[in-house]
Amino acid sequence: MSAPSVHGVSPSGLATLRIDRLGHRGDGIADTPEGPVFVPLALPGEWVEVERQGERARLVSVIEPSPERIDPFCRHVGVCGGCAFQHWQAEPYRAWKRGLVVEALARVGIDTEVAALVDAHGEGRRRATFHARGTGGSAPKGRDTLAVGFAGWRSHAVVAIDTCPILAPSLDGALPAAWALAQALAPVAKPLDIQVTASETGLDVDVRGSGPLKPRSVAALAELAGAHKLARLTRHGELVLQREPPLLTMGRARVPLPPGSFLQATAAGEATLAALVGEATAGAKSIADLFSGVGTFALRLAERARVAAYESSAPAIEALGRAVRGTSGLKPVTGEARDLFRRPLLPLELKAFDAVVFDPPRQGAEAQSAQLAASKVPLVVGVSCDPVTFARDAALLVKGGYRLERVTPVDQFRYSSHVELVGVFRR
Ligand SMILES: C[S@@+](CC[C@H](N)C(=O)[O-])C[C@H]1O[C@@H](n2cnc3c(N)ncnc32)[C@H](O)[C@@H]1O
Repeated sequence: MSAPSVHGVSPSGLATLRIDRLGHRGDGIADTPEGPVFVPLALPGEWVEVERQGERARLVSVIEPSPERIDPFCRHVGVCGGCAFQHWQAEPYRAWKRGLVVEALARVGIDTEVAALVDAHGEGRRRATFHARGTGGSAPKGRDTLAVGFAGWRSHAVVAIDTCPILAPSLDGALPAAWALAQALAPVAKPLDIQVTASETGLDVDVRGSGPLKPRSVAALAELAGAHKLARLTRHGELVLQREPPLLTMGRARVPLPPGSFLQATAAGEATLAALVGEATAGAKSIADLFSGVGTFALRLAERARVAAYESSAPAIEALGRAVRGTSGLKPVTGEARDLFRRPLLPLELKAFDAVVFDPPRQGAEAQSAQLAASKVPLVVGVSCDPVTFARDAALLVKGGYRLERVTPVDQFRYSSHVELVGVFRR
C-alpha cells in the first residue's frame, strides 16, 4: 500500500499518523496540528493506523514500516507492557539510548565524552514483579479465573502470561510459582504484586496486597513453597516461611538478601557497573559508597580499600555487615543507615575520603551533590538509572569545580527505555 501524505481519519474511524520522533519513554510521537500524539510501539518515519484517545493512541497496524522494524521474538508484545523495543533493530535502538544520555547532559550545558552503550542484558533479568488479578477470562487455558503476568500498555489491566523470554534462566519456575501463589491467595477485590528474585539458594518471593494470611493459607503456601522450591516467602517483607536463606555472591562475599531490597536487574548489569566503578576508583585507599544498598560496590571495593557505606535501609546495612563478617581478607568496612536526602554527608565528613561513589534512586542525589560540590574530594563516581536527574546533579558538581571526564551508558534493561550510566568527576 502506498503511504498516505497527510494525517487523517479512515472510514473505520481509525486515524492515520506519520511518526516523527521518539519520546524519552520510547513512544512514537506524531506531531499533528493539534499537538503531539503518543503511539507506543511505533518507529520514526512510519505511517501507522491508530485508535486515538486524546493525545494517546493504540497502534492498530503499520501501513508503511520503518526499514529498522524487525519481528518481536515474544508473542506477548503489543499487549504486555513489559517491553517497548523488541520491534527495533539493535543498532538504532542502541544509538537512541546513548542519545538519551548525551541529550540530558547537553540540556544542562555539559559536553563530555559519552562512550558507546555497554550491553548488560547478559542472561536476562533476575528479578520480576508479576501482578495477579481475578478475571472474567483471557488467561491461559485452565486458569480462567485468574490473570497473572505484567501490566498492559499504560494500563492497570493484567496481561496473563506463562512465559517471558527476557527473564534469566535462574528465574525459570518463577511464573509457575506466581500462578500457584495467586491461585492459593485468590485475589478478588485487590490485585497482588508478586516479586520474585533469583537467589543462589532458590527463588525469593515477596507478596504484596494479599491482606493478613489465615492459618489455612499459610499451610497451603508452605506446601507450595516446597513444590516450587522457593527459598523464602515474605508478605510485605515479613517472613512467612524460609526453606533456605536467600544468598547472592558479590565479589568474594556472600550476601544474605533482605526481602525486597534493591538489586541490579541483571547479573551482567551488576558486574558491568561494579567493574566501571572499580576501574574509576583504582588507587583510592579510602572510599565512601553512598546509597550503597547491600554492598554491591562496597564489598568489591573493600577487597583493596577501606570503605564507608551509607544507605537509608537499615536491613540493607545489616546484610552488608553480615556479608563483611563472613568474608576474610577484606579491608575495614563501616556501614551507617542514614537518609542522604535529609542528612547528606557534609564537606567535613567527606574529608576522610579520596574517592566517593554515589548511586541514588531515580530522584537523584541533589542534596548530596550540593555537599560534594563544596567538598575537596578529588574523585567522585556517579552511578545513575536516570540521565535527567544525573545531569541535574552533575551540573551542581561542575559548578563546584569538578570536571565530568567521561560517561559510560549501560544497557541493563534491554528492550525498555531505561538506561543506566557511570560518570567520573575529578577536581
Ligand atoms: C539505585 S539503588 C543502588 C544500591 C546499590 N548501590 C546497588 O548497586 O545495589 C539506590 C539505593 O538508595 C537507597 N536510598 C533510597 N533513598 C535513600 C535516601 N534518602 N538516603 C539513602 N539511601 C537511599 C535505596 O534503598 C537503594 O538501596
